[in-house]
Amino acid sequence: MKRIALITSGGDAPGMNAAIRSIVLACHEQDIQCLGFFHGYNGLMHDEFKELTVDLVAPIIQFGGTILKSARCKEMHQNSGVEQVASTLTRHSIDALIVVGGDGSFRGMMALQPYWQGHLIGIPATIDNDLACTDKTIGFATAVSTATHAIDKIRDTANAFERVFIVEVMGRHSGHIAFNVGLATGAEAILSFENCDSKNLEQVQADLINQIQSQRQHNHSGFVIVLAENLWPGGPHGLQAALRETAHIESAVCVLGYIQRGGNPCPEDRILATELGIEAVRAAKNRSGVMVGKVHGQISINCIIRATEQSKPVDQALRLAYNQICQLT
Ligand SMILES: Nc1ncnc2c1ncn2[C@@H]1O[C@H](COP(=O)(O)OP(=O)(O)O)[C@@H](O)[C@H]1O
Ligand SMILES: O=P(O)(O)OC[C@H]1O[C@](O)(COP(=O)(O)O)[C@@H](O)[C@@H]1O
Repeated sequence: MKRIALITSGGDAPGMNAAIRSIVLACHEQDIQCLGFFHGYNGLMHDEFKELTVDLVAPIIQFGGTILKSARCKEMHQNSGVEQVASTLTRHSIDALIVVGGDGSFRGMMALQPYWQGHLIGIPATIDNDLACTDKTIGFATAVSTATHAIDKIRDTANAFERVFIVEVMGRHSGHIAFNVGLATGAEAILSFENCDSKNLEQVQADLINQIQSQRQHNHSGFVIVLAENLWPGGPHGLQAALRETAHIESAVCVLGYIQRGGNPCPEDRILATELGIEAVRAAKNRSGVMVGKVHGQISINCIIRATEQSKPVDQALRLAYNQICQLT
């Protein structure tokens, strides 16, 4: 194997730079040239790249975002776009493409498979943690930590003003961030896809109102609701209006948004990214169509189809812990 191409794609995640660094260092050690293409699949489409050297990546492990930039690329949904990417890879005599990204980016790899003979390797990186075949994706631990610290601060105002707060967290359609952050901050309520029937939100709302009213009778602290994005019609403001209109409950809304995606990666993400980067280069020699992950503390290499198609539910133990805590408080 002489030449590897590398992209970061989809939502940026803290730890992507650590993965880039590790891949480049592993390539250097094995005399493999590493070309970094910019802006996800767009860079492969438009031949926008730079050779990645040890000097270039040496100081980046601690930084969020990605030095290769990231993007979403509409053209990849059409055969002509995929063919263009394949032709760039062929023109540069690339032996393997490593994609650092989420499930969408891996679907891009699957689309590329029929058009390109080189080896395709995925490294899971998304704050949402919604990829199977790995306990955690790169960026998730940092996002949980960032959101936890943010809600700790919100909690001070919630308590001081005895106010209900609705805090929206990211996760697209999965509740990994919501549940982990909700438990870590001692949120009074977690509203996410896994514990709310989206077809019966009226019941969810009625239960929530009961919970708020009964807490009000017993103590005078704040009430923090962690709400998963895309769950409630009209988002957190929709829920805020519903609480006001049905039960005269006033609340404050805080959307954590992109704060969760940025910032320096925590040690766990740096270490995970470093390990997966090294393993990805090793796998690139003789495997293709696989994602390198970590399951129960061990490196695990699985087919990208399985990683993207299989669902990864929020840990049952977390949900049980939340239910138990709710009963005790
Ligand atoms: N079904 C698909 N076929 C081809 N390419 C895809 C597909 N889904 C996603 N991609 C490519 O991967 C990019 C990133 O996917 P996206 O879902 O936005 O982020 P993530 O990889 O973080 O899940 C998309 O912009 C697109 O270029
Ligand atoms: O950057 P955009 O296009 O606003 O996308 C927002 C989405 O990206 C994320 O931050 C990360 O998702 P992906 O890693 O799957 O791209 C989601 O939590 C959120 O729903």
